Amino acid sequence: MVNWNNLDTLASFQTLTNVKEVDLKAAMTGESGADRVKRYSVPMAAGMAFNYAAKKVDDDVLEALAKLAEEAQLAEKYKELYNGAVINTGEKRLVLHQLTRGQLGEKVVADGVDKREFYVEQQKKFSEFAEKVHAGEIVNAAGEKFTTVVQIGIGGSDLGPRAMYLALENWAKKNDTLKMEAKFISNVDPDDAAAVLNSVDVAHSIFVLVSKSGTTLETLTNESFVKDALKNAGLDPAKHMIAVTSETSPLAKSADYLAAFFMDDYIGGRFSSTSAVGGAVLSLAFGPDVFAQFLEGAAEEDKLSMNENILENPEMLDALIGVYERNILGYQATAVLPYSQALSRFPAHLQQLDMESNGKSVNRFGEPVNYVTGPVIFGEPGTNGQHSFYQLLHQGTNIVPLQFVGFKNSQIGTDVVIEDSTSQQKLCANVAAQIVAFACGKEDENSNKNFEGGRPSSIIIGDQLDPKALGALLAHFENKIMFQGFLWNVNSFDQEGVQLGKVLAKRVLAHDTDGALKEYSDLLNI
Ligand SMILES: O=P(O)(O)OC[C@H]1O[C@](O)(CO)[C@@H](O)[C@@H]1O
Repeated sequence: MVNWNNLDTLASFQTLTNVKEVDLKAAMTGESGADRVKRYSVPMAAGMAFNYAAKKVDDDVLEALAKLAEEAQLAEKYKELYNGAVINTGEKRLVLHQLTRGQLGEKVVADGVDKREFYVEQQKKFSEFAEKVHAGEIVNAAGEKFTTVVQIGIGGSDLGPRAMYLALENWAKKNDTLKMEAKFISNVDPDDAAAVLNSVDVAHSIFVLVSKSGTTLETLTNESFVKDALKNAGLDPAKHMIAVTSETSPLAKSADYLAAFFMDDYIGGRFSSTSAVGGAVLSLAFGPDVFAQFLEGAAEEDKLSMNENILENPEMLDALIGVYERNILGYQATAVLPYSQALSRFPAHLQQLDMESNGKSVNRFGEPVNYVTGPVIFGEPGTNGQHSFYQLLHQGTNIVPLQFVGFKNSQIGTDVVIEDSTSQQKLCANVAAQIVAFACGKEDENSNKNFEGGRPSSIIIGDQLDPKALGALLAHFENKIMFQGFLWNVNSFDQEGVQLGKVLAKRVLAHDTDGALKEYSDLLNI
């Protein structure tokens, strides 16, 4: 029996407020720092590790966090979720994205269907479809092979799949498994669709229309945009488009597509990268085997998330430290800083994943909470970010906890030695330097050049960003966010906050406006 209580009603949370704050600068200096780097590390799937040496924790804080995890019943709540409880209370839905990559607990039957079987069946369907496209069994009207796949979708139907594609594109080229180039159209800005269409050969392109609801204005508009372009090129859109949607959406009933693959209402858009939403495009681009390795990495990480011991559960630990930083140390934001160019869109995906999930002011029963919830998430790959916003991170008035990600090896392997080091070594040297610079700072008589230090970070370190590592990385953040939602007692799986803007935009387009809305409409010439 789990109890859903607000964070501030938990005795262990009150205890945590009284635990002495760690002097990070002192802790990370000299031998003590070296010892922490060795000790404060949790193994992850795919040979990666979550290292939290540079966080403001010590054994006392960790003990208090372990008690919080226990009292908040984090492991039990995760169990409830993967065994099919109605965790998404707002929409009265189960939350089943982990089932797309493995069976963690009991069989989940919903609407008379074994849900694991349903997801596996869809995987088989889009894998077979991708193989037929690659083999030239499914071809265009002229009997020629398709060479490009273009995904049309927005939010969760774009950000995750796009970030995952970009993360593996060069790895796939290097490993000779890039089957089709992928492009993405998301914005309703006509320049997005037009630019992508100008950059592809439409006659040899398959378009994957992705919308869970089948009602998203941007996506339906871009579908028409693409259909128009296909017709103008003398092509039959029905021979170039596939759909990924939920079985209950209006798109599911349409015969306008070459094929349709399904997810369901139990997978939130932002958690859908491992469902058909990511699966169709990634299998077309890289082949089903690569997608299977990606799922394997996620499944292994999901299993680690089951661990009741926070020191063996990287997601639970990361979540607890994040809540400690947010609710006790008072930090407002978190920066995601992958030292990997391949992860260039990963921070954008995490913005949606985290902020759409935990940007809530009421608990799962609709009652206002008396504490802060999800932080502002932003980020850029290093080292680029260092030459952009790190000034504020090092010397600004806000302390922003940092989430670094780094790999020992590059994906392509082409490198150059300049002044005795390779570019990969320079990249890794920079992330090591930044962690210590943020934690330890540097004293200077000139206050303008003084670094206070005491700025916390963690790092996930892997050998190389390959499909398995990527799956594990994705699952890490999905599960971290889930655990934080449990701690804050919010429903992380709905997103009512996106509705109002959509309603008002419809009114503007229908010229049903007054007051400020009318003035802005006039200013923008609508
Ligand atoms: O896949 P759909 O239903 O088109 O939704 C796209 C995105 O729009 C949102 O509903 C937000 O407006 C996201 O939660 C979702 O990922």
